[in-house]
Amino acid sequence: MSKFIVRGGNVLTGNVKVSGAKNSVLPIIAASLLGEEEISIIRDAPPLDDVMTINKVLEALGAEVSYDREVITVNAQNIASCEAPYELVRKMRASFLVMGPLLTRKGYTRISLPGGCAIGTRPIDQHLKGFEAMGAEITLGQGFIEARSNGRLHGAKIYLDVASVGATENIMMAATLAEGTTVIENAAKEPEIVDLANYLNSMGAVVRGAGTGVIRIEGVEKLRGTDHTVIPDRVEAGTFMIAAAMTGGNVFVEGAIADHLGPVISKLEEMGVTVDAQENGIRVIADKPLKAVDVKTLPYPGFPTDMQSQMMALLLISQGTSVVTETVFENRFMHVEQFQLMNAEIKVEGRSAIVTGGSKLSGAKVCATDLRAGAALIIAGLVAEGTTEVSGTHHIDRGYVHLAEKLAGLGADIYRISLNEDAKSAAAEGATNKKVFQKLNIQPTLA
Ligand SMILES: CC(=O)N[C@H]1[C@@H](OP(=O)(O)OP(=O)(O)OC[C@H]2O[C@@H](n3ccc(=O)[nH]c3=O)[C@H](O)[C@@H]2O)O[C@H](CO)[C@@H](O)[C@@H]1O
Ligand SMILES: C=C(OP(=O)(O)O)C(=O)O
Repeated sequence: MSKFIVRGGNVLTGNVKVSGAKNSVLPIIAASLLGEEEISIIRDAPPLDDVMTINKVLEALGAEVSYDREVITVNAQNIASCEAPYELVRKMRASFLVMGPLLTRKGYTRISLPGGCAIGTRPIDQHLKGFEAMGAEITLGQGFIEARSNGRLHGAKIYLDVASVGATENIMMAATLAEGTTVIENAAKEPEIVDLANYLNSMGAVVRGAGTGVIRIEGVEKLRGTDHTVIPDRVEAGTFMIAAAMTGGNVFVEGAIADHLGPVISKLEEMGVTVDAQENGIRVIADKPLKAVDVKTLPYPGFPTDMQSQMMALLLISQGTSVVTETVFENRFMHVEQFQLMNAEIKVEGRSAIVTGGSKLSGAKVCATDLRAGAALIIAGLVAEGTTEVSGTHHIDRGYVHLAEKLAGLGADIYRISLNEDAKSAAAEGATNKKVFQKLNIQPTLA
């Protein structure tokens, strides 16, 4: 058990480096299962809990996986099992992405229904619809999904009812070894889809049109391992940009790609933040009062749902009223209650949240209800009066590398504590966490 302790009031300045993208590296690691020959080397793989989890899934399937200084090596020449263990899949939704590669390479797979952040029901019907169109037989029962094909999958034309990122990735991977051509219509266009397509092509696949609404995949007989560097994490980059804006700071977000962050940059500019896109990163300068803006989440290239809660934190201190509309996930306002504990004025009406700006945020004990909500609460804590304690850190560890250290490097007053049993009972007696550590003479553990 651990917590982030944030004391508000410091202005962020300096340089922060973005890590590799979680949402790219996870499908890419899954895709490495397609490499029947040679090993795969995946660079800039962030040391996140989700990455460790999917690595364990691959090991359980019989692949040899090593992780050293942000480089993952996968030898998937021998796949001994086609069943992803329940304990791992329930921890992380992206584990379900091994289904496409296993089905197309081995003709069979059995996977439990995926878990992950509780931001909506998150069905997988579009993944399954795609596999079925390619000739797979799907059986559901007792929390498991079985997919089998009689011989190779075959190419098909698949129209996705929603432009699902995961379904596009899973079907794209399955199609690489199918017989003939697969066309995915209403495909997701996220930069992570393009990164996966580039990885697959470098393994010997033939994928065209990734990044547009129509992706065409010509099936090939075999794929081999390759050497690939993952793109920078646009959500992590956007989180630092908002943190900088929140504190009236001046921060260079090294590695951030402006092309991937169009709507976030536009909204920041509308609010009065100066955003300077440079060749190797983005500088954010906030030296004026912030104006309220309305935000609506949409699939890429719309405003990302993964940036909604961080943006809401920023709107809390803007001047005026904003409407934040979440159209991607039906239950992604859980952070609102936590913000309210910090004195925020927000009212949820259906899929919109009406945010009254100008709140004087005050520090509070809050809980990360999902990954991005955790980051948003920390950002709010950066300007709140007094101390904010953010628990539920396991969510944050799924997607942010050394968040406390990176923010502290920019001047934030933030650290992370691990509470052992003694500390917990002392905390219950009313001591602050900091005092507990002084009393026990333990150094707080940074993220
Ligand atoms: C590991 C990863 O890359 N995660 C990202 C991915 O999640 P993920 O791939 O799970 O998100 P999807 O794009 O699939 O989901 C978008 C919407 O489509 C719906 N849907 C999805 C699949 C399906 O078969 N049927 C269906 O109805 C979902 O319930 C949701 O409402 O994209 C999301 C949307 O940008 C991001 O928030 C996540 O960070
Ligand atoms: C919702 C997210 O991730 P996942 O799809 O892995 O739950 C996220 O990254 O914000």
